[in-house]
Amino acid sequence: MNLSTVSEALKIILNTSENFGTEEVNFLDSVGRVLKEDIIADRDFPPFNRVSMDGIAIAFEAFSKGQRVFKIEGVQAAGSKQLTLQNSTNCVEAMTGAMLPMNTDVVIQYELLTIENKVATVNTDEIKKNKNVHLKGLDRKKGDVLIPKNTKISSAEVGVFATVGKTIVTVAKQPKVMIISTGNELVDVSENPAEHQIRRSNVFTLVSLLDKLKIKTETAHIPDDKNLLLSKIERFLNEYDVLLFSGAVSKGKFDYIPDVLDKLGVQKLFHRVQQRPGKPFWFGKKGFKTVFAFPGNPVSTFVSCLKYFYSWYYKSVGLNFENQNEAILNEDFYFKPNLTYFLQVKITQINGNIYATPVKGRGSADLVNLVDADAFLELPDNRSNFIKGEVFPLIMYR
Ligand SMILES: Nc1nc2c(c(=O)[nH]1)N[C@H]1C(S)=C(S)[C@@H](COP(=O)(O)OP(=O)(O)OC[C@H]3O[C@@H](n4cnc5c(N)ncnc54)[C@H](O)[C@@H]3O)O[C@H]1N2
Ligand code: MOO
Ligand SMILES: [Mg+2]
Repeated sequence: MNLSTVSEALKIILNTSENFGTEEVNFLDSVGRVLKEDIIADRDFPPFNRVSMDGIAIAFEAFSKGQRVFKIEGVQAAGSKQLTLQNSTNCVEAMTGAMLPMNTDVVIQYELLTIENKVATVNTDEIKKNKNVHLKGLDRKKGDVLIPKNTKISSAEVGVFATVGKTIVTVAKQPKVMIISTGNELVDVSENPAEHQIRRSNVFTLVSLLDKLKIKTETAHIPDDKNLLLSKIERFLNEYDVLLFSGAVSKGKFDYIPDVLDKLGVQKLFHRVQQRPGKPFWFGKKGFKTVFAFPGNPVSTFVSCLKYFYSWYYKSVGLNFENQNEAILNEDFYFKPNLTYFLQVKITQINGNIYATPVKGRGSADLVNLVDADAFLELPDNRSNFIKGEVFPLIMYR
């Protein structure tokens, strides 16, 4: 049998990534999307010498000559225009966030002062020039790139968009994705299954996995009927960039998907991967259209989407995903077949290390077991004994 290894399969998939272009979105709708423009500082950060403690602003020279008593000339509030210290032996009260008054170069906080009758007495000798002043341009200079393009946007980036007045940002456009389940045993979630039926669950797992990437999806269900499959999938191939299938790719009498896709002119790039779960995985292309046909067992669909679709998507939108997570195996583990094994694990973090403890399940149909685990540890093929303390790639889903 012609099996691709996990790394061969991944390489083929990454080679077929697509560019879906860019679009503009409101900055508040941008979290989770991939930025496609550099965000530039429109002014220095901070934009003026910013007072960073509430107190008095003085000329350091007066202090250095031994002066400790300062007459208060006025109050510099945050949001007020810059005041000027008129007499270099006086002071101006100055608040956090205010402009440092002209002719002053240090702020002494209220905790170190006694103030009486508009006169401040400094109760310390430990003052240095520029203390409590956040100097103009110290953080970033006007024109600096604050956020480079191809960054995944989080709340941290939203704050920076706001501070530079970027209310509309350019992000990577998302692919149009259709998620399709097949199988006569499957009924809708709202239905009561008969004894021989189950509710379709994989499509919704996939919907939510893509939702985490901020990809909106549509779903469809097609019974095990070749003609129906042919006509519906033909339409989906025309309308969508990506089709994600779950089921009907193995050896069964009703596993029609590979044959139907072939008849519709989708070129098979591989079928079957040297892995568990997910061995019957089928992948192909028709022009710019990309087809992932995941095996129907729920854990197979789940891990294959994380490992392969996510990687393909990251590459397509220009995200760097090479800084992959790793974890330390927390128990000896034995797995005989010569297959990459995606081991379900529970994660604990101790002193900055990530430990992965195997969670025993009943194989790839045991979807409830996914709830007990947090991640998959990717154990390589070609060996069977995995020793406590060894480090392996980790695919997190929490
Ligand atoms: N003779 C062989 N039989 C099987 C092999 C094999 O190599 N030789 N591989 C096994 C492996 S591994 C897997 S994984 C499954 C893959 O099956 P298919 O991709 O053909 O999927 P189905 O037959 O349609 O379904 C399998 C299983 O999954 C359930 N399923 C399917 N879709 C959904 C859904 N949307 N929600 C919930 N559950 C779903 C389905 O009811 C079946 O129980 O094949 C093995 N057999
Ligand atoms: O991929 Mo199958 O899920 O190994 O059981
Ligand atoms: Mg089957």
